[in-house]
Amino acid sequence: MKLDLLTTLRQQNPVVFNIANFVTVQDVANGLNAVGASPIMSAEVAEADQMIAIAGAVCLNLGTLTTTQVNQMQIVGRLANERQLPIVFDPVAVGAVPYRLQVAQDLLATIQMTVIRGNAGEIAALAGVDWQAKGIDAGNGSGDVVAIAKACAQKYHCVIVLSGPTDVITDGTQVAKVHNGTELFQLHVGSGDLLSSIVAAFTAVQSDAPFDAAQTACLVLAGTGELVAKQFTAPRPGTFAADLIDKLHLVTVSELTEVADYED
Ligand SMILES: Nc1ncnc2c1ncn2[C@@H]1O[C@H](COP(=O)(O)OP(=O)(O)OP(=O)(O)O)[C@@H](O)[C@H]1O
Ligand SMILES: Cc1ncsc1CCO
Ligand SMILES: [Mg+2]
Repeated sequence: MKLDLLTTLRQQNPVVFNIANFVTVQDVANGLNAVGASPIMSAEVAEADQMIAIAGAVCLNLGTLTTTQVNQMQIVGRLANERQLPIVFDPVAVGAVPYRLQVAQDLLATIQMTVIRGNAGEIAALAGVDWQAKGIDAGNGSGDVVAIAKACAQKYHCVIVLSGPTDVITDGTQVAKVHNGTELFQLHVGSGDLLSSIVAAFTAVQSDAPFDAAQTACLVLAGTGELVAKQFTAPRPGTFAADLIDKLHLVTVSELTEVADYED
């Protein structure tokens, strides 16, 4: 586990270009800023090449897709691949909405993603495994999440982050797990969107090792959330969201080292 990448991230302050969803866009921008990256959002295809020119990584989020936005993703994805810029893909709700699964599969057919980050329902759908996903949530499915994540990584030749109570990170061969977190993440819509963009930020500073970058990103977000939740005597999702932003800015490598609970 390369927690020192957090220090590198804060020194380099990489630009993360997000095609975001309109539900959580501000949380994602503030979360990226707080942790030490430089967020920029764009919905305009005409500036795609100029955005790619200034970005250290790209995050494509399917959350509130439109035909125009999917076309933008195709163009941004192609440009990022040409420049060998890392791309993180968040396939929001592909386990619950077949239209989205088709859109995701079309994007994956033409764009080489660096990392796909989704919950169990989303990663199972991409892997072609049955799972009872529910809307944007993982739902009540059951199965071997490590086997599902590995199958998805092998299918799309990329790193998979399957998030949940335990985050599973795999490149299809190596597997790491991050056990940190808090149930409060599930009460705050957009925790997963933020994780995907933080993964992108870490791939920007470790583009030759996205498996390492993804693990560190998972530990930074889940560990920080756990540190925040420890201060609470009752579940307060609104306060959690605000405190999470504060703590993403303040958290130190040594605090995270102390709380870290992972297998790699
Ligand atoms: N029950 C849980 N216990 C601990 N941590 C959790 C739990 N569920 C999710 N997390 C953490 O929440 C973060 C977001 O993961 P999650 O799987 O909830 O994404 P998601 O379903 O895409 O969320 P969203 O749709 O709200 O963006 C991860 O850091 C994960 O470790
Ligand atoms: C609630 C919701 N609907 C589409 S995207 C989104 C935010 C979680 O990804
Ligand atoms: Mg999600």
